[in-house]
Amino acid sequence: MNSARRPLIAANWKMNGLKADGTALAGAVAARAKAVGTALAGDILICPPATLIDAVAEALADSPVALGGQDCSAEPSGAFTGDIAAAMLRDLGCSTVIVGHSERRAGHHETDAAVRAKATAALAEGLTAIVCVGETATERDEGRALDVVGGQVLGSVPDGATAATLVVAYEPVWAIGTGRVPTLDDIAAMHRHIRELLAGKVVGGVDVRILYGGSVKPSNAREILALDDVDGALVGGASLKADEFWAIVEAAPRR
Ligand SMILES: O=C(CO)COP(=O)(O)O
Repeated sequence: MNSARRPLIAANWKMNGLKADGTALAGAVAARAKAVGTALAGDILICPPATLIDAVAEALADSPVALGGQDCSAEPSGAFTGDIAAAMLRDLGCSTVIVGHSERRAGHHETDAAVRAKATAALAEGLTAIVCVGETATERDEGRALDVVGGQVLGSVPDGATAATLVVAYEPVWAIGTGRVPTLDDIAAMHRHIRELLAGKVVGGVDVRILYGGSVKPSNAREILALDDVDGALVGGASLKADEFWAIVEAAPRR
């Protein structure tokens, strides 16, 4: 296993949390990470809602836990009411931003081209982009999952990305928040497919970290994270409880 692919366990809090509970949750994760220190098997990232980034940054100070946004604009600045520029995230201490989450692709009509533009804007500001891809239940039932996700990867990943600046998250839409997960064989096959595509698309693509997301919890994390081409997890619901999130962090193998 290549050491460039150090496991990454990322929390996507989505639209959850007010100042008091958000800072308490971040503080609890930071305290555990500090206690383990350099013995941590992987990297840890928290992506709170934009309103909490500043407060969470304070709670994570002096800890090894990194901070990220959940979305950014493709534009650098200007008349885009309600949007947040990549530079603004960086200004608050973010190292990373999630782009193209299926909830934004579906709810905000984000196309592959729009996602690629956002990822490009993130890279231009020195942020790492976590580009999300994933098929719907219908697409999987019709036997099109590999093709659909492959198309999203090729359409959403900027050409200028590298293994240092890009992470891809495979999140089957039907597994998000449902308690359903693909079989280990299906996860392995999809991650292998994504890695092959990345190898042909970006510099050092074979070393890009590919996360699995969708109903990851303490009870299934260890077997998913043990798969060869799975380099970490993007965790929604279970990331809102410090104990559960930490159990997933501890399930990451040392590579
Ligand atoms: O969408 C997800 C992370 O981005 C996954 O959400 P759940 O872990 O709640 O299924």
